[in-house]
Amino acid sequence: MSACLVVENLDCGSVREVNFTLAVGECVSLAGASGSGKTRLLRAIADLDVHSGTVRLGGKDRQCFTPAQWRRRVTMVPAESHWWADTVGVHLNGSPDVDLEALGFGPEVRGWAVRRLSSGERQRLGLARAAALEPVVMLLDEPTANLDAEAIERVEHWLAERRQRDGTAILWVTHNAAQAVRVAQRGYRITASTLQQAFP
Ligand SMILES: Nc1ncnc2c1ncn2[C@@H]1O[C@H](COP(=O)(O)OP(=O)(O)OP(=O)(O)O)[C@@H](O)[C@H]1O
Repeated sequence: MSACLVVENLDCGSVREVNFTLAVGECVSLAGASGSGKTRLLRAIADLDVHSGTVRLGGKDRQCFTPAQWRRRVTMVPAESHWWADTVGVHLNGSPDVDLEALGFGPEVRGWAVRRLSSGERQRLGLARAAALEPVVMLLDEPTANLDAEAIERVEHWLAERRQRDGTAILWVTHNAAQAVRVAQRGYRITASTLQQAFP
């Protein structure tokens, strides 16, 4: 598999010397104790927080992109997403390609008011909104934390399809070791402020 995202010698917060690559269509999991720096690492890769080191996409340094171009390609889905417009459909970029049904929604969801969304609906629609940007890399911060078992299965399947069909690469933060092994080909853990490979 060809390298898609390359992270070299990245320092952010207390986490030091982060080095890893993500291949096209690959899913890598990220674990670590609460407060170990997982969210900050995702934010650094998405260029949302101050950091040092190098991040490249498809062989091009991040400096070759404007911040907006970068975040469109390397898209972070935070644990709690923010919504700027009142209606769900406005956030979906007019994209007919986002398979909302596979996430458990009917077409009427596009007309729903954002304020009525439950936390689990918000979380699934946050993924749909990110996917509508057609990113090269998705940085997912505990994307199934608010979901029941059936919805978790739907989301895992939906994301696996994006990897296989579109070659989207995924960095997936999860506290659930069984989920990490289920969804990812490789797993990392932040231990003592360093990134260590957990599996295979
Ligand atoms: N902007 C900031 N400035 C200084 N410290 C911060 C900042 N944002 C987060 N931190 C601290 O950095 C540490 C790592 O935070 P982070 O949110 O990355 O943890 P996490 O591993 O994602 O935790 P959790 O599993 O609880 O979500 C925490 O101690 C947090 O308080």
